[in-house]
Amino acid sequence: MAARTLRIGLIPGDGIGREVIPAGRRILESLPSSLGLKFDFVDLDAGYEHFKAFGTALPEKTVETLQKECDGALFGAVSSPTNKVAGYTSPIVALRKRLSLYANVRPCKTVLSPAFRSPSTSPIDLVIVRENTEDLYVKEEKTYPDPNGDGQIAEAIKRISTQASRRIATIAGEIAARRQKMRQKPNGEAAQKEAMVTITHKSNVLSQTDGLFRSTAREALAAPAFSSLKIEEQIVDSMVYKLFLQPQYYDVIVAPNLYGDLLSDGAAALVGSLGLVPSANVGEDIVMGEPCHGSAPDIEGKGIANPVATIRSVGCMLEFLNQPEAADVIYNAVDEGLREGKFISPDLGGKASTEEVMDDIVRRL
Ligand SMILES: NC(=O)C1=CN([C@@H]2O[C@H](COP(=O)(O)OP(=O)(O)OC[C@H]3O[C@@H](n4cnc5c(N)ncnc54)[C@H](O)[C@@H]3O)[C@@H](O)[C@H]2O)C=CC1
Ligand SMILES: O=C(O)CCCC(=O)C(=O)O
Repeated sequence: MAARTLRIGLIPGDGIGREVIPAGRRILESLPSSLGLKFDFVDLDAGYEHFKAFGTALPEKTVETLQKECDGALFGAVSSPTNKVAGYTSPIVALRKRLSLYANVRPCKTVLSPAFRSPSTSPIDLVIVRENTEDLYVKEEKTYPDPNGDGQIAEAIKRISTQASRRIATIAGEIAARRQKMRQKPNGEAAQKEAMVTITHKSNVLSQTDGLFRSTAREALAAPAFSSLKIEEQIVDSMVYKLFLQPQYYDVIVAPNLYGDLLSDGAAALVGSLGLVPSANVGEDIVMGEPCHGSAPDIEGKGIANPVATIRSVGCMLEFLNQPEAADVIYNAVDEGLREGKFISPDLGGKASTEEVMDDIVRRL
């Protein structure tokens, strides 16, 4: 059988993005040939450093190459400034919109290992499915003088549409149904964990925006295709409470953009480190793997960034490019490495460098 070649755009960005994306590439290059996959790579620019050097954080060439040439992509991280900088806008937020990457799928899973402790001692296995194109991330903000006194007023639009809410709820349902099937025991016994989608929102306060998200998601998940799933909903503040107390309860969580972002960093703490949690930005035309973490300026240049989130993001990218077997090879190699615990990075209490963790996983592929 002729090998299939997938073209992958590599966008390291800033900070530790430049340290972890090479690990992602190396994993793809090291996959067993029996999988029948080959990869070619195209290096692409984006980020705050690029903005400072050339005046643009997301060159058109990057967007066009991804649109016209690539099957998949890996994005590292960018160092967006926290103050307003004229002409700068976050390239990752822009890419998600420009490429219509409508879903950000963030699996969060514990690997129990004697080599490191995660705050939660019983296994967590949940997926946060985050709407990726709207909500407050439309970034329509304005500032104007306060007519009633000193100072200014700043406003931001929170936009929620039926179409995006339906699409994200549908993919959340599909993911939950797929996980249910995978958990089914061969003897037909029901799996222990209930297959479930939890819709999260704040429609007790934001009855129009989050209200639309909630009712649309409810309607989409009432489809016959999802009849074997339990569908429930939870207000986002109490969801944070329950997620921290009883994370094992959750299966698939579907959320508007900002809540999904916040919940996934919280879930990352529960499984041990942001350096462990991957994501796939999923669209119709391209899938972009991306670790959930940022550019981590506090550890940049030290060679100690945990590459696992990026390596698992390679798995997520392949999963949504319909290569589940290749994805499993990666997930299993990572889990085995963590379980054995010989090469554990400092964020998990170990001493291994980015390269040592990567080499250990490559050996296991
Ligand atoms: N998708 C993206 O490109 C994102 C970019 N950012 C940007 O990143 C910059 C820094 O943001 P922070 O709030 O500090 O968040 P961060 O995610 O970069 O770091 C938070 C903490 O987690 C640690 N950490 C993150 N990834 C790690 C890894 N792979 N291995 C070991 N430790 C890791 C960091 O050292 C830090 O202590 C900001 O400029 C922000 O705009 C933040 C989040 C996402
Ligand atoms: O810092 C940036 O440029 C964007 C950070 C993006 C992010 O945190 C998210 O996934 O919502």
